[in-house]
Parts: sequence; C-alpha cells; structure tokens
Amino acid sequence: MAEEAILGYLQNHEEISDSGQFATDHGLDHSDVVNVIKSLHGFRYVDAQDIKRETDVLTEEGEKYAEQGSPEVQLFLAVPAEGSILKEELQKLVDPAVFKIGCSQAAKNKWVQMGNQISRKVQHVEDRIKDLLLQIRDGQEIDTDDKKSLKARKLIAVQTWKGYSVRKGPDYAPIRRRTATDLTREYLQGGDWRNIEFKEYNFSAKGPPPEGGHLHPLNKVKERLKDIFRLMNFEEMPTNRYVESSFWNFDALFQPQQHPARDSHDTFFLKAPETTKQLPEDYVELVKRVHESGGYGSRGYGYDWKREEANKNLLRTHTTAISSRMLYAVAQLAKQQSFTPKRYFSIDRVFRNEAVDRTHLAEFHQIEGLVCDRGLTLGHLIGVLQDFFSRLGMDKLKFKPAYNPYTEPSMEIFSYHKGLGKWVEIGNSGMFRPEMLRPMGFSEDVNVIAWGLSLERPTMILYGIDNIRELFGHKVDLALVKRNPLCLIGIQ
Ligand SMILES: N[C@@H](Cc1ccccc1)C(=O)O
Repeated sequence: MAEEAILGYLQNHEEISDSGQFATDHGLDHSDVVNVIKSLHGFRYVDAQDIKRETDVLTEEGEKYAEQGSPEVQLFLAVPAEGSILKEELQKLVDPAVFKIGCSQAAKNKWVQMGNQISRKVQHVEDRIKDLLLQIRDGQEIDTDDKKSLKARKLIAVQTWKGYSVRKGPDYAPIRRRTATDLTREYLQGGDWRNIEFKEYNFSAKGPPPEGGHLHPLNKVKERLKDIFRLMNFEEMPTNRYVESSFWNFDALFQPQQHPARDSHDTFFLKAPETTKQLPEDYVELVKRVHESGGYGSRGYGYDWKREEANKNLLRTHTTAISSRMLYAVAQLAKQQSFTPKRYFSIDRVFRNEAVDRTHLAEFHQIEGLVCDRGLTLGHLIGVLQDFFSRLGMDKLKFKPAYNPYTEPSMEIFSYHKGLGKWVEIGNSGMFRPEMLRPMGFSEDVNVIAWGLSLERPTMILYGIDNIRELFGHKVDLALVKRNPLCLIGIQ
C-alpha cells in the first residue's frame, strides 16, 4: 500500500516534502510509510532526507485534564453555588489526586475563598486549561505564555517527530521489481532462473545471535570446588606446567626408579626436550641418598639411583608433582626464615599412557589438597576429608588402607552414593612420608596430610554421565554444555 503510494506519487511529482503529511493525506500509518521509505532508499529507488520537528504533546496528567477538566475547575464545581462547605467535606467530593492543586489554582484565580470553610467568589468560570490542552492535542498553535505555563505544570512536553522528505533515487521505477532470494527447484526446472533478478548479498546484515557462553560441566564443577577450597582457607598452587621432570613427578616423591608407573606404558615421556635443564643440586643429592640408603629412620630402597632417569621429561602423571615443588619451596623458606603452615590446593590436567575406555582417558583432571603443619595426625586427615567431601554433598565416608610410595599411612576414600545405592571410590589420600619431607628440609615435627581425586569422577556422578568420552575429548557433543546449565554441588 504505502510502497505503491510513494512510488506512484513520485512518478508525477518532484518530491514528497513531508512523510508525515503524506501519510495523513493518503490515510496511511506514518510508521509504515517510514519503513517503506527506508527499504526503498536501501535499494536506491528513492533519496530521502531526514526531517525533525518538535511538537508539543500532552503528558499523562495533561491527557487526564483534557478529558476530565482541570483540577481547579473540578474543585470549583464541587463548591456549592450558595453558602460554604467545610474543607474536610469538600475533600471527600473531589478526586484526591487533584484536591491540592485544585485548591491552590482556584485560590490563585480568585475563584474561591479558602479557609476552614470554602465558598465561591464568582459564579461562573471557564476551563481555559482544558481548552488549551485540547488545542494542543489537535496540533493547533497556542500563545507562548500559555505554553510556558502548561510546560511548567508538566501538562505538556516536547516530542521530537522524525520523518523524511523523499525524491526519486538513481534506480527509481514506478513499480518495484521483485528480486528472488533463493534459487529454488522450481526456478531451475522451469528455466525461470535465466530471467530472474536475484537479491544481492547483504554482507552487513546481522546473523542470528550465537548461543555461546556456557561453561563446560567440568569447568562448573571446578569452579565450585575452588570455592569450597577457598572457603576452607586453601591457597591455589600454580599448575601451569604440563611438562615436568621425572625428578619432581617421581623421585622427589620417593617413588623408586623401577616403579611400574615410571614405565613408558604408563607415562608419556617427552622426545623434545628429552631432559630437564635444571634441578636443585643439593636437594637432588639428598633425594638420591634417601632412595639408595635411606635415612631419617628409613632403610631406603637399596638400589643404584640414576640421575639420567630423574632428568627425563614427561607429561605430569599427577598434580602431586606440583605439590612436591611447592613443599620444597616451603621447606627452603622455613630454613631461611621460619616455618609457616600452609594449605594448598590445585585442580588441573594430568596425563597417563592408558588404554582409553568408558571410564579412562589418557588425560584427565586431578583435584589435590594438602595441609602442611606441625604435629598433624591421621585424625586430622580424616577430619579434613570429612569437611571437604561433606561440602560436596558426600557426607558418608569410609576409608580403606592403601599403598602409595609417598604416603604412609595411605587411605582410599569411599563415599556412599545415594543414587547408585552403593559405596564408590572417590579418592586417595595419605600422610607424606618422612623420606619425602625430610630431604626437602622440613624438621621432624612437620607433617603433611594430602588427598587427591579426579575431577571427572564427581562431575560424572553429579551430571549422570556414564561414559567419560561424552564428557571430555574430541567426541564431546557441544550441545552438552547447553543442556547442563547448573552445577548441583551442595544442592543435593
Ligand atoms: N597422587 C595421587 C593422589 C594422592 C595425592 C596426595 C596424597 C595421596 C594420594 C594419585 O595420583 O592418585
């Protein structure tokens, strides 16, 4: 409608000088006219110039008075023609919203005598305010002083009106050519494609909004775990190194060089760079000695410790490699200054040369926590574990003796899983051995309690995922992150 009207009009006229006027003259809606002008302008059928006009419009309050009369008139009419009325009585007769303004304006106009008793001073009044408002609503011009006073009473406000003046554009035609947007089967079959004009690509058109910004379930659980550790006053260890030397990953942890975990079937060794550049030599010497002949009440392993083995670079097999570096630093600082107890945690990636199946991947994430202080016991470890896991919603725990080269005693941690109705293994823990701590430089009375678990395990339990490959790795369905918007830790 609007399109034909505009293009048709321009066929015989130089210009549409005002789209607003044009819309009124042709009985069209101005916003429709504006949209058509914009579209025709885009296709160069017309040239358009902006027009801005300031007009006065009634405010909500102004509209009300235009309908019901001004407050002063409403008030005046409520005052009896003869005699007087008590103020309280009058108040009941008038709309509470207009009583106050009505009183003051009517008094100012000298229409009524105010006081406890209110009476008329004149018998007839005219509602100029209402008349002025109606004129404004009609688009008529009014006296500037009147306008000012209506503005001051906030009964009218200025509104900017936007429209266009329009002339023929470079590609003007009286009827718009329809352009095709798709090459359809029908066009191809019927041969129409030869004659059809196709719409040009609009490279600046907006695409559909991307549906991004979701955290992967592993990241959600990781964030919640970080919160839990921080609430328990644990500091995060810097885990930004996947490549580690065998020394920090194994030797410093009193893991003998023949240990099966150090076999290339279980560990990814690096080809380049194959060996580590630097190790703290004094400490290396002490580690060698404790492996070979023990000390600190231990007999050691009694084998020939080889530096070359310790130098080999690998992808860290556990984040305990980071814990050993951090503890070494704590012990060194204690030697120079004084010992400060520490609570550390980390959550990051580790690598194992394992056959991949529905519960194992060659890379996964470990959560690790440790407390380093004087006089810690197994009781402290159990207490910290109870505290930590209950914050994860696992409050029923059981412990089973286990073996780690670097902890004694060691305990596997089991939790009762309500959903599965059975006990499931959730982690490993222990007290670091003196053979690990003493060479670092800790005094005899300092103990370290520690525990570790995979991040994947609680995440799979929380999200009901039973194949780890659905959670992590190249087979992950991207929609997974959208389907799992909430992390349920602590809610269950
Ligand atoms: N490093 C152990 C976890 C652990 C950490 C700290 C103490 C005891 C055990 C693992 O990889 O399973």
